[in-house]
Amino acid sequence: MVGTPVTPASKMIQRTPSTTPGGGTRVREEKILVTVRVRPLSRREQALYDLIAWDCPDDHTILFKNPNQERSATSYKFDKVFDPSCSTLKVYEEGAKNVALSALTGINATIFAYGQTSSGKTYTMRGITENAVTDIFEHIKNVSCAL
Ligand SMILES: Nc1ncnc2c1ncn2[C@@H]1O[C@H](COP(=O)(O)OP(=O)(O)OP(=O)(O)O)[C@@H](O)[C@H]1O
Repeated sequence: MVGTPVTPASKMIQRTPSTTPGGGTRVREEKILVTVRVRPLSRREQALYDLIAWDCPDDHTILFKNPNQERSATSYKFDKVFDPSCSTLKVYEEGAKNVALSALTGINATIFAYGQTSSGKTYTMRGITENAVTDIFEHIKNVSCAL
């Protein structure tokens, strides 16, 4: 019998004002997790002496490196931040795997990438899809072997 798809269990998150503009600091149910991946500079960008504009001081914060020293740096909080050294496997394991594999228990979930052109959406989503497919087929193999 096919189970009725449900949405993922909600999570209690304490949001800061910078994460949710106008949202205040009250605790509320969140079913959307937002992660940020900062990609490394491309060869072309390095050749042009471009600089990465963002620092990732911890796993949840990005900090705009303001070239204009008159203003203080601006930081934003997210559910998870992946710095330019993070592998796609780490992004998958820590940022997408649980959501992707929730399909195996009949839970409906969506993973999508949003960002400006060349920010790495295709690169990241391709890696996430490849890893998710590998895990799903591994699960199918294990389940069918156990039958
Ligand atoms: N984390 C990363 N490490 C190394 N290279 C990356 C990374 N992310 C993206 N790139 C490279 O940066 C370039 C742009 O990435 P990608 O095509 O994924 O961007 P996009 O956001 O899908 O762009 P568009 O919106 O124009 O389709 C590609 O050459 C890709 O290989």
